[in-house]
Amino acid sequence: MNARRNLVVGNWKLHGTLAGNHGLLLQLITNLKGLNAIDFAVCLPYVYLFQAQQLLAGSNILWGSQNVSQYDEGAYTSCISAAMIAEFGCRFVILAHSERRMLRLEGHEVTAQRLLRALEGGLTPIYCVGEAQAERDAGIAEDAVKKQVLNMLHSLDDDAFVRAKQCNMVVAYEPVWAIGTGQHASPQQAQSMHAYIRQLIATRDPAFAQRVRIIYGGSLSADNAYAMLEMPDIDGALLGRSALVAESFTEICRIANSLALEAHQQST
Ligand SMILES: O=C[C@H](O)COP(=O)(O)O
Repeated sequence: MNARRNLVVGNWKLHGTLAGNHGLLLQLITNLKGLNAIDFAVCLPYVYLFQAQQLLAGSNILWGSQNVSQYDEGAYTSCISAAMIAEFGCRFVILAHSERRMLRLEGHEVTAQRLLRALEGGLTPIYCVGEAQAERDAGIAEDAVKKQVLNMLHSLDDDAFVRAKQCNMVVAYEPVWAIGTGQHASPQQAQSMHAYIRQLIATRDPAFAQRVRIIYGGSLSADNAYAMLEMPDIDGALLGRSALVAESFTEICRIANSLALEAHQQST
């Protein structure tokens, strides 16, 4: 653990019903009350953002969307703009998730435009990077991640970079082979990649690199959360399946919160 304020985010992906969300969110509000050493958020399908706003406003749980359009307005059927998302009180937006990249729905250029729109709209991007299994097997995991991080950094001009720093943009390391497979990266593998991503960000801004939150996603569960989150460069988690069960999400948040309290005590 480290001095950065850790962040646990649930990415609900294509899950939810009005009734089910209601129960889950109320349970999370109760369970997470009083855990104040870290930040928590849920990123829901667009159609549930209003419900999240109604239920979560006033709680210590933030919320966000799972994507945003590269367009502000116009004849773009089905697109949702940053301004629309912001109207529902969202803090976060997940960008560049591998499930979007793999389905070939978004390449680098589109993602770069979405990143700019999110920042202009006052949202905090959670920008995902991560290598595929074949890239890890070929020993080029770092190269693959480097390309994605540098693409992200290059897509930010100076004004956008200032916005990214002001809103505390988040980076998520999600090895593609670990997502939804039950096979998480080892704490050492993840730590090493997080430290590497931090180094890459330092090439643009060493001070921001020290404070940017780099969170881990990929089969993180209550069973492996302690080992992952105690690593010095892992600043929280992006959860898929574990975010859909109140007990799992709560347990991971409790682990992160107590690690943060321990780190705070050690530093004082
Ligand atoms: O955005 C979340 C990740 O894709 C992780 O999903 P998972 O926890 O189900 O492996």
